[in-house]
Amino acid sequence: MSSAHLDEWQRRSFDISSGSCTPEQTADAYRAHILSIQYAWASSQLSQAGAASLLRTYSERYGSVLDSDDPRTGLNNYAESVLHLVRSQKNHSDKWESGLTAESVLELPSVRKMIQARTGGEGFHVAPADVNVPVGQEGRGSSVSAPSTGGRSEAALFKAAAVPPSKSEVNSAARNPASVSAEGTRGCNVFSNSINPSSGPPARPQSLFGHPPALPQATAGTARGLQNHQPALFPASNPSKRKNFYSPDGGETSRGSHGGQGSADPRAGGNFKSAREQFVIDQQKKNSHQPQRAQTPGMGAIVKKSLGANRPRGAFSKFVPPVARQEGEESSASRNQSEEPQILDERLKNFEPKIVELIMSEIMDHGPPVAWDDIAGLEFAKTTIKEIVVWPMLRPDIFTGLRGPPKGILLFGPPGTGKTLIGKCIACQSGATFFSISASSLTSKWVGEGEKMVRALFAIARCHQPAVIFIDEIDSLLSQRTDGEHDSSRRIKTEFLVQLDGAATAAEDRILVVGATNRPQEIDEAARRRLAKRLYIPLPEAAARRQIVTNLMTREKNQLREQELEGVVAATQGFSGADMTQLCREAALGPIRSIQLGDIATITADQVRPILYCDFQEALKTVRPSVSAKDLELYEDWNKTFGCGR
Ligand SMILES: Nc1ncnc2c1ncn2[C@@H]1O[C@H](COP(=O)(O)OP(=O)(O)OP(=O)(O)O)[C@@H](O)[C@H]1O
Ligand SMILES: [Mg+2]
Repeated sequence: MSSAHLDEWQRRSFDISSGSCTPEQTADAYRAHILSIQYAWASSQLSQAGAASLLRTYSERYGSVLDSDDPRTGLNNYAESVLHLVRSQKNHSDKWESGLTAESVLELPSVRKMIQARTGGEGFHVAPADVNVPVGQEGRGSSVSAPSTGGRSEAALFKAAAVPPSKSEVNSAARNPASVSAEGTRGCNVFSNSINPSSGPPARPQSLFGHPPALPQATAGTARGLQNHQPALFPASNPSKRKNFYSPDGGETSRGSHGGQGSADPRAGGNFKSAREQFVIDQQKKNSHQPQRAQTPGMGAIVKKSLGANRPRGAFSKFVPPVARQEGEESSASRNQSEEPQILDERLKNFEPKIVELIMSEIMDHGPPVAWDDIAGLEFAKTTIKEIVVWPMLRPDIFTGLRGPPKGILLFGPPGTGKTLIGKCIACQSGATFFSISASSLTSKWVGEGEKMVRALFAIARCHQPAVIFIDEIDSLLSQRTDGEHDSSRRIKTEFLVQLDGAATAAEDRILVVGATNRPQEIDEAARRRLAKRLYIPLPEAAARRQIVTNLMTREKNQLREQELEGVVAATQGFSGADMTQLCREAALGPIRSIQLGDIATITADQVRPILYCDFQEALKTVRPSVSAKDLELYEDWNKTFGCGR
């Protein structure tokens, strides 16, 4: 406490202990003590525990002065207050007699309510009808209302002092309004008997301030009795501090009218709140506001705003960015459509666009044109293929029923004999849509992609009939299924067989699968059955070799005579078509090799000499047949077993 407060405290303590004070003066001094303690606590100059201890002590002493019926030391306030109330209590009898006794008065609802309010921490207003006193007039209804901090801790803190103020309030409620008015600002003092100018010492200077609404409730009544001492406690030299402390509006509302509107609500007149009180108030506000927000249209639980979460959206629906579309900007849907490949056929809608795009753009063969005449020899194979591929394409009406073309052809034979060349020729000459698929393009995809690719391939081919699906090195795709093989390749194989079998394709579908392999013995027996037309593509015969050389030599400058050509053909027994081509390449390099090294940079193309027989002879020294007799025997045997050739 400040020194000023200590001085005042010491002075009052001396007055009390001297024994020369009247009971009224003693009561006033105790009230001043209590108010000082409250002020010190509110100003954080005193701890809560210390304030509680001091308040309990001085409240008890103060109460003993009030309640004592000894005229020398007490005011006998309680008994008189109760009788006042009893006399003023209305009942329904005509004689205006109260049925209350001193004992039963505590059972009155209003009294119980007041006591409850004291102990419950809630502000309380005594209804005039209950007590039949015009306490509401002149703004004095608050004289019996309990200013409360609303804090439970304060209620517990001052519980010991709860009874005396209640009794005092009863006394105040029973007072004569006239006497209340005569008391002026002191009319709000519930302890009118003790501080009545007529019965006590001269009234002290009136307080300029309303009673502190933030005072602990249990001692609020006692605090009110200390209005007279406030000038001493709060010197006029520091009015702003008091204003700020007790009244949010600068004390204007409470000045000169104790218990006015500003003090009717314990919280209305005071801006002091402990952190705990403020927290509780904030929580209450928050809780009371939340339901209102929920009921507000467009907010809360009724209309829940979301960032598109309530939009119907399936697992495969397109993502719509939550960005406002600019003016003139094309919609995301149309943008996606333009980016994704257009799949015009309904039958392909179940396939992933990327797979369809891959097959359409990458697999479809667009190589250089190959004519039937470019294929030397192989007349039987060419005729058969023309029968199967070209004619049915030209006259599908004739090639029906038993004449219907087979769904699959297998071209097998030694390497370099023109199987792939035949495929290219079919692509160019059949007029059909040609799909050139390497087995690796199907098997090298992600797990699960291979089957999709196979299905998509046949589906697309169905959409582009007539179609030829050429699968080079088909043995790697349709090799015999073993226990140790990977599941994915097995699934691809199965899917291909299903498609090839025609189970997934209708009879009228004009789709031809042409497979080529130089390892026919490795082909799965199920695949072998489905590739019904198995054509042996043998090593080129002499006529075919001659034709290959002739065809190749016609494009080059040469002086190869007929006999010399026969000599080359005779010398290339067992050569494949690829070997023959390689021989011609080597022979073609002969003229270049004959050029002097110094001339190679300056010589013109016309100055290069033509290819001569001697170049072939030189080439034959380095070019050997790639197919051994033993390998050839295997093909021959397989052709005899499974081939369709004569
Ligand atoms: N009958 C043929 N007529 C003309 N050229 C041929 C013939 N056979 C092979 N060739 C030549 O050999 C080259 C290789 O032929 P192709 O690729 O068709 O052999 P392949 O039978 O597919 O061999 P592999 O079984 O190794 O795949 C062709 O580019 C072509 O120049
Ligand atoms: Mg090939």
